[in-house]
Amino acid sequence: MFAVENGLLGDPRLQAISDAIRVIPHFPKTGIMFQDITTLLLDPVAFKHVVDIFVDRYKHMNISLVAGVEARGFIFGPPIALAIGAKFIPLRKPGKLPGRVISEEYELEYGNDRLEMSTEAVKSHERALVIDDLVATGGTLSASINLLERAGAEVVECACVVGLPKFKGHCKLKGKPLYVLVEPTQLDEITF
Ligand SMILES: O=P(O)(O)OC[C@H]1O[C@H](OP(=O)(O)OP(=O)(O)O)[C@H](O)[C@@H]1O
Ligand SMILES: Nc1ncnc2[nH]cnc12
Repeated sequence: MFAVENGLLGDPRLQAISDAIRVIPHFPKTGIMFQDITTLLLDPVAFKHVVDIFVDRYKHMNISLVAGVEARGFIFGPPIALAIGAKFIPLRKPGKLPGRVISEEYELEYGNDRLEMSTEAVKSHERALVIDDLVATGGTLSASINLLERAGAEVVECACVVGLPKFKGHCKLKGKPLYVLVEPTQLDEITF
């Protein structure tokens, strides 16, 4: 794990979080170093560190809406939303949400996809936080910001457990702040 500029330099919780994330080479495609957060979920201490750090950061920021990106943002978003007293809104892959939805297409490290959001979920001028497990190219977060802004929300920040700095995802976020807990070591970022 590299030091990330997140105000937590020297915090031992970051090492515990980093140690709990498994790296799988060549998944789901050759050349991808897959950051597997399912092993973090097996470690309740490290999992709780993640939730605690985000809750401490966001509890006094007057956030009324936490949006989580399918699928792995559904794991971290709800406990954070509950703890800070905000509603949780799922941003879903195409065709999963009933009722009126808006959608945004985006590019990924390994393909294209689309995200959808219920229009009735958001009130105008709500202060929103976007949560996902990982940011790579920033395509997913960028689509999430667009959905929320189209519905009238103000996106305060995007937060992810893992950042892959080589993809420069923060550049796609329309100037919105990106808060990341850990970044992989150089060894973990070697592609084959
Ligand atoms: O910054 P980006 O390049 O947009 O990539 C990040 C996204 O990729 C992964 O999800 P994926 O699309 O693989 O979907 P999944 O969670 O359903 O597996 C990850 O959970 C993020 O949502
Ligand atoms: N390297 C990676 N590991 C896990 N999830 C990802 N999503 C995009 N790139 C990823």
